[in-house]
Amino acid sequence: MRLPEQFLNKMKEFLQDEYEAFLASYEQPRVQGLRINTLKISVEDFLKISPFTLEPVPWCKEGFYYREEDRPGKHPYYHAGLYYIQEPSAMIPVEILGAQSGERILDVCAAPGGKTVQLANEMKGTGLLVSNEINLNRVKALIRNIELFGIHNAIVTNVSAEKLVNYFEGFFDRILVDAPCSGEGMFRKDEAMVKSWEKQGPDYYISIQAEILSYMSRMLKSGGQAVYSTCTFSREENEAVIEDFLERHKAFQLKPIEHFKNAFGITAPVANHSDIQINTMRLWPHKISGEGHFAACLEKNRLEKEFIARAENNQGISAPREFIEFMEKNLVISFEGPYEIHGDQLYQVPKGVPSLRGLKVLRSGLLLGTLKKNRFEPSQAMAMALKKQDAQRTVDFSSRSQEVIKYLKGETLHIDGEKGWTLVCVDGFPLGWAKQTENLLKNEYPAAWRRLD
Ligand SMILES: C[S@@+](CC[C@H](N)C(=O)[O-])C[C@H]1O[C@@H](n2cnc3c(N)ncnc32)[C@H](O)[C@@H]1O
Repeated sequence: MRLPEQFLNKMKEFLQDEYEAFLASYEQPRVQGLRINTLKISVEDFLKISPFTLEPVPWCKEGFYYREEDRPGKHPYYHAGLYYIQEPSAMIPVEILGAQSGERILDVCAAPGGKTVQLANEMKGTGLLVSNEINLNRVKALIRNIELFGIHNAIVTNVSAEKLVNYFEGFFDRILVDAPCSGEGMFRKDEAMVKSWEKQGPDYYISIQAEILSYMSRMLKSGGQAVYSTCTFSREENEAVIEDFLERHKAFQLKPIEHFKNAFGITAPVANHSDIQINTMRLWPHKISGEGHFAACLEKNRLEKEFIARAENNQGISAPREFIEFMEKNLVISFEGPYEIHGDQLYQVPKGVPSLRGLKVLRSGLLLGTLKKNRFEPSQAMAMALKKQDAQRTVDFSSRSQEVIKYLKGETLHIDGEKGWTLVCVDGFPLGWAKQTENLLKNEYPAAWRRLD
């Protein structure tokens, strides 16, 4: 594989004795991982039904290596949101952040959403998750993943970190800054990254990384924690960014990443600052089974006085009549408020959100559906947030059946059943909606989600 000469020279100087082993790792095939979505199924239960050959990822108990020929991205369980396909070393930043139930968490650079989904898993459907992505194209994948994985406590914003500060000063318990970077750890996974590095290498990203971190410092509450992570190897984008941040932000210190230290080896052989060398983490592709990552955990001192954004006691609107009728006719549970309407779209809003007036918000929580003239149409996001037993009418296909593939391709199925909205499932896990008529199951699977092959 062709690697930029400038990159190789820098790595040689950086890694010294380890350089040859590092270089040899590029001759190895890339490793593939998936992480089980515990909002839908426990690790134990997934392992009982898993059609794949899986090996555990040592630093993430929900994470597993899979074999390329298993192609889990094509399996109906992927469409049921049972797992996220994620490069194994990318699973580490969220593990380090240690999100807890009920907390307020910000994912500043969130698309396509691997770490947002992992954060939502750790929060167990409680608290408030704000997932932000500056790039409008990338934010679409983020929204799709939030919906596919059945997350209902996330707000999705599409702004720069700077804009967020106006709304969330001192607000968050934890913040993840999975920063844009030169992507040196992506070369084996995606050769296009080599070209992109040649166009925009480490120097391009340093000021962006420093800027995002400095906005993070204002949004974290006192005593809160943040993780800074990249998938690149350059010291300038990792240890040096942290060193510069700590010099400018005296209220912060590095929190040692204790529990991974002995098991996986932290190596930053040439950091200038010994504290940074000891207390940050590097996963190297020649030492672990993964493409490589850097992570640092930053803790904000407890300050005596601090501005804290107030969570609004958002009463929202009362449930629209059409929505109440929909729930009575089609569900055995009810979605509690607060609700909000944006255009004709009805949302269930997480509790404890401050006023976001003027902010570009693309999802204000769980999109329940659309209010049409005198009726309510449920969303795909609602289907994915339900359990099979929550719906009055269901059709459950086996993951090995032809029907499930037909449904995922958007085809109408010839099936008799009770008239009305029907939740289509695979082996008991919801995939989406259909409308049953006397002998037809009319497909309501969104065109943008359909399987094409
Ligand atoms: C490493 S990727 C994030 C990956 C994501 N955390 C995940 O696990 O799927 C970095 C993201 O930061 C976004 N980004 C770039 N510049 C930014 C900025 N100034 N503020 C916020 N996000 C930015 C990029 O568009 C990109 O989607």
